Amino acid sequence: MIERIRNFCIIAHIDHGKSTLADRLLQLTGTVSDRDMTAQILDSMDLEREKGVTIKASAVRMMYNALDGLQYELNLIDTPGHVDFSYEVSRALAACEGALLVVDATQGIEAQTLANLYLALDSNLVIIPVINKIDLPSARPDEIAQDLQNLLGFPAADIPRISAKDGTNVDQVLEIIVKKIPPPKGQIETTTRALIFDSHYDSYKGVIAYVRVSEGKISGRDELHLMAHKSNLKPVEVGIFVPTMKAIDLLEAGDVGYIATGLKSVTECRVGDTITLTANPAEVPLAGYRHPKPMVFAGIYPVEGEDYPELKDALEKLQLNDASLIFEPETSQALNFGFRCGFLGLFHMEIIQERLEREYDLDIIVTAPSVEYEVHMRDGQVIVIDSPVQLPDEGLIEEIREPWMNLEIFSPTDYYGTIMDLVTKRRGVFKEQDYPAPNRVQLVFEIPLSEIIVNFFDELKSRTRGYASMDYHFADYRAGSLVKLEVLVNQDPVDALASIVHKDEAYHRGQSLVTKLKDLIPRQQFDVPIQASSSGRIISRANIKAVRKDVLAKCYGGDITRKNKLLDKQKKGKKRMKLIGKVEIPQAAFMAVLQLEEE
Ligand SMILES: Nc1nc2c(ncn2[C@@H]2O[C@H](COP(=O)(O)OP(=O)(O)OP(=O)(O)O)[C@@H](O)[C@H]2O)c(=O)[nH]1
Repeated sequence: MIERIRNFCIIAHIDHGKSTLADRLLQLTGTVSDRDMTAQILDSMDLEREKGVTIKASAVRMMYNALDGLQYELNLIDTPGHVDFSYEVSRALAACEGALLVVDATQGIEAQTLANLYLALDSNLVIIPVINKIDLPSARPDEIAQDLQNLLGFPAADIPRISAKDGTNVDQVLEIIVKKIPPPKGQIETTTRALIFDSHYDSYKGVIAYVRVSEGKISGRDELHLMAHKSNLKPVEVGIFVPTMKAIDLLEAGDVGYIATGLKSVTECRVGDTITLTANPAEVPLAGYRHPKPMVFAGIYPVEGEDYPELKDALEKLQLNDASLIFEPETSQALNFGFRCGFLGLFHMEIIQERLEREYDLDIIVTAPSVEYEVHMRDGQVIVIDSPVQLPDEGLIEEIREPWMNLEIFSPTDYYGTIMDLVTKRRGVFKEQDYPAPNRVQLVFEIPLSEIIVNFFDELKSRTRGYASMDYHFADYRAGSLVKLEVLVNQDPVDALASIVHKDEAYHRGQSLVTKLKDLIPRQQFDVPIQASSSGRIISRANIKAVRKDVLAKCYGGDITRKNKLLDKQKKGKKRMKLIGKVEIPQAAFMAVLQLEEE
């Protein structure tokens, strides 16, 4: 019965306790037994390891017996926690009528509390603030309730104060969900439209699309049509998450469930697409479909060349579940064979890098990240590049445009000065400020994306002792005085070290690269000049003096085995050398340069 359905999600700043609260709700409603709580988590991890894919349960149906004596169906929809996934968050929100806004009682309102709140308000959701972690001695629930009242106009006294960890007052939250969140609207006897708000890949049933049926109904026997992708599919089954997948006959308007599509890749069945029936298709899709667009690009190379097939395999597996990760083969003279990868943003890039290292146990080297540039040529052509190597000759270029972002930083007021300094040093432009809570300031800037993709977040955290948080969104492309900075070793340009930088920074960056390389490249049999060049001018140079190295000189005696051993060792070392022109450079040198902090 549609009147007793409640579709809701939990939104929060990272670490404020979203997952812990979800676990408690599952437990309180008896969806997962106390004993299964831990067992279930272990199971899915084992599965994950076996199949190399992530098993997500990002929509769960719970049956709740409310104090009014009636039983309600509560559908909890999970939202991704990182700012780079705000489009995915907005789709998950579009599948709900209400949202629990969880705020950590020791931390208070943070950048992503606000960012997610604004997204939820955009989707016209009923917001239920919840203050979590009241069991901690440093909790300040009254203060934070007051902040939330100021922000939302919600009476502070009515905000539940809970501990998701030990379960205190979580029952109040269930009652508020039933009372405050409206049931879904939507006709059953009409043409069918269902929103895909998430998906995952299952090796038996293909891509599992998580759907919210807005109108009409879907059975496992219907042929379905994906409106944005313009393709048809015959589902393997339809069902609900309880929390594991359970096949049912029919999903109806208001329901949240899944469609096992049999498709081989999430790219064929994208978040935000609308599903309708092939036999009786809807005319207009549900609002808001957007193709995720990568914003940050970097080369990923295996440290050991022989790991290339494993790296390829790992990227393919990650892509099964992540339609926004793109990659294609790339070669670099310094790093050999690897992949050019595109990410939604800096956090997405970090997540992928971490997963490759942790889950797939790969040693990788990631080249300096780049953004996408629009290059307007003198002949009127516009080309889009995401790597400095692709930049055409300067004489042919009219102007280069780069992506700018709206950046919001949320912090205790004490750090106002140091944040201003950090942002303006990176070409950021101050726009406005607000004080949504006492002693907390929200600063709004515009800043080139290229300035925040390397070390910006870490620097912000260290300058504010971890207290500041940030959120950013694409604003537009703007022309900038951008130049290509190249590094030449013995007159040969080294592709992996090239970058596109602002004119004013070229000198400083060039000099620091040359200095680092001078220390890292071993002496050769001849003098090796190292130069940084920009706009056809050498802006920095250093020389590595020649040396005549005789490895056998140390072996004064005639011990032939010792001599052979040394020669062997030298041969092995050479394997890891890269030849740039005539110069042999240990790969480790490149890695060191790429991994060194900027500044
Ligand atoms: N003391 C205490 N700790 C809590 C409570 N709720 C959550 N935590 C802890 O806070 C940390 C973050 O909790 P999660 O539930 O993983 O937070 P999350 O918001 O889901 O985090 P992300 O998944 O990173 O977005 C964990 O170490 C939890 O054990 C609580 O009520 N009291």
